[in-house]
Amino acid sequence: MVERRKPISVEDAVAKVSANSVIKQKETIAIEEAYGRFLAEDLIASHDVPAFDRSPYDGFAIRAEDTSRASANHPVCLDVVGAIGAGFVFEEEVQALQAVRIMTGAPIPKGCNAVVMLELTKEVTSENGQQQIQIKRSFNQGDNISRQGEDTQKGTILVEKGTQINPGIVALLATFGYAQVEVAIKPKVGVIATGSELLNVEEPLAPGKIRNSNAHMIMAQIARAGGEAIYYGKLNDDFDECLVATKKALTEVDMLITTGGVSVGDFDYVPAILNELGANVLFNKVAMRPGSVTTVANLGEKMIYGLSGNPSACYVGFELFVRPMVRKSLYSHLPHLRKAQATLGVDFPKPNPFMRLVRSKVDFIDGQLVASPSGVDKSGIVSSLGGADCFMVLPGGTRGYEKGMTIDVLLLEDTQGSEWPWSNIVASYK
Ligand SMILES: Nc1nc2c(c(=O)[nH]1)N[C@H]1C(S)=C(S)[C@@H](COP(=O)(O)OP(=O)(O)OC[C@H]3O[C@@H](n4cnc5c(N)ncnc54)[C@H](O)[C@@H]3O)O[C@H]1N2
Ligand code: MOO
Ligand SMILES: [Mg+2]
Repeated sequence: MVERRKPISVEDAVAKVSANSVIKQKETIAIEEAYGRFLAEDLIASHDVPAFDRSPYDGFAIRAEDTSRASANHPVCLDVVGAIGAGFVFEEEVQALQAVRIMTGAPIPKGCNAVVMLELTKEVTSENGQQQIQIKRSFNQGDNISRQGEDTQKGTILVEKGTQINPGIVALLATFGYAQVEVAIKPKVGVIATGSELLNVEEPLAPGKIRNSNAHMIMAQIARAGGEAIYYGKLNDDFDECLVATKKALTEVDMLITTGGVSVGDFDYVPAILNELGANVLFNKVAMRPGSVTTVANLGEKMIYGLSGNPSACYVGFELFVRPMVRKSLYSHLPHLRKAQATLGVDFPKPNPFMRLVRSKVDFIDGQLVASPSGVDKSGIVSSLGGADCFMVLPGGTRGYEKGMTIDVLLLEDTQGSEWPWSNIVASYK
């Protein structure tokens, strides 16, 4: 008698997975290695920026009060008593009717309180050989000065821990002197592909055989999520072989993914292996297409994911159930895929009682996000994955969907993430 499995909703399945804790650990790395990693500490401004009042222009630092009567007909004449470029300090205090030639980024000399751009001055030499400038309008105190702290004040939390480090965050790390950065250690995620039909990538096709694409796909998904993939190879559909490899992997990784062998077929050994290991199965059927056979268990602190062998089902299972746990161990508060509303770009007539996660591509058309399938929507299909940058989320129902309907999409290439995208999924309306 074939086992009858009871499907649970996608929302409940993700919730059951998310209720598990993950191990979070940090390490210190050089700033040069920081891009793409996840901050393990808040990034705090260690000083004001700018750290001193500075000139935003090439010009002359002046005392605004000296220009109060300046006009086109009666320009004011100031003595130029020095010149500084960025990186240098004018040490003396500037006196009445004096100016200092100053370049962008240089600190405002003591006594000065405004800057006049070079273009608004006329340089002259007085009869006694003194360099002077003429100014034809008045200036106010503070004109053209970048104030200390106007960018950021000391102590401000600039980036929260758990954020993926982008080039702008690298700039902040450098600005505040973080030559070393505290980042989350990448969780080690083991990958085992099961299937006697599987060939290595470099092997030629043979009758009944296919190349193992899932393992490579998942390793790339692990890297995209921020984890470290550890590959344990492809195994035959053999209970003992798979059990030994699974036990070994579990001593070495933080979480383990298997692909294939998770359904009810004669050679689908993953359920029996989970049983033999004494793992606690959270669910073995999800009301979704593809990936309905996705099985998730925990054993002590470790998650074990039995993802489907069908490539599209495997891909979706990873993004829904593995990615959030990888992100959680990277200190993320937003571990799930980010949700957005889009317009359905084509008719999608196939009804299904289960929620569909359709591999799709988003586009901007007339200022609107429009999503269309990136290929054929079957779980054994691999070709639709290459063009996919989102999943359309089509709730289960008896009717199909029409072009122009408003739908939810989950974005695959977004770096921000989402807290909990599963409430209030739009029941697609027009
Ligand atoms: N009687 C039933 N049969 C099936 C059911 C069911 O409920 N009752 N569910 C179907 C669904 S839905 C799916 S999804 C698949 C899941 O199968 P498994 O997870 O057990 O995977 P396999 O049987 O090992 O393989 C399925 C398919 O995928 C190919 N495959 C496997 N590994 C890889 C890999 N590493 N790279 C690329 N392709 C892979 C494999 O050759 C098969 O074609 O079960 C349905 N059946
Ligand atoms: O789990 Mo299967 O992928 O629903 O087709
Ligand atoms: Mg099977």
